[in-house]
Amino acid sequence: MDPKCVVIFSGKRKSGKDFITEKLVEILGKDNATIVRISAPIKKHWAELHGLDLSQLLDSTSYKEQHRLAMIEWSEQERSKDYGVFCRSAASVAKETLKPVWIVSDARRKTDLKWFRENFGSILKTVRVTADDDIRIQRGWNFTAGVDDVASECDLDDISGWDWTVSNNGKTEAISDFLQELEAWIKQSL
Ligand SMILES: Nc1ncnc2c1ncn2[C@@H]1O[C@H](COP(=O)(O)OP(=O)(O)OP(=O)(O)O)[C@@H](O)[C@H]1O
Repeated sequence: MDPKCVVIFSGKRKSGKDFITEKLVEILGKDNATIVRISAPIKKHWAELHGLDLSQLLDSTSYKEQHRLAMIEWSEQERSKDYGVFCRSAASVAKETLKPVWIVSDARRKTDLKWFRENFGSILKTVRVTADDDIRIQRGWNFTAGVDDVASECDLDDISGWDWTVSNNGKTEAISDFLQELEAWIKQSL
């Protein structure tokens, strides 16, 4: 089933994308909304290729960090052949869920935005999550060369015109205003 609305999130590591998108699903209800992860097909393929535990690659453990660099390099090669390869794959899994609201939690590339705009542009909103570096450090981030200074982390830094930009430094009030606005937009599109 095609979605009725799609909200695509981006933000640096430990800015709080998972935290906010999971909150949003809680608010909307699991029957209505699904989280779409563009990185899921990358991790699935990587796990199969190397005999790794997929569930550990999907969550926020240090295991994921151990494999992040190699996955970035491999996915880069695949994306250069077909920029929509992972978006298309993630969207086809989302279609199977039959949920009307898709919350894409991990846009990292201009081509991710391009693919979702081309396919769902009339029902799409975009969100950039930001957090100060000291807050990200408190949440477990440490600068890693080859990860934090490459396109997968920086490609969307110079994009403006997000429908919402959310400062997620732990001030729950700022997030709750944003969540209410987004919830209102989602409900009117259902
Ligand atoms: N507003 C918040 N209040 C409390 N805790 C938060 C908030 N935002 C994020 N966190 C916590 O900070 C940590 C990192 O957040 P999260 O995993 O959502 O970041 P992320 O942007 O998805 O990171 P990554 O790109 O590395 O997956 C988590 O433990 C999360 O629970």
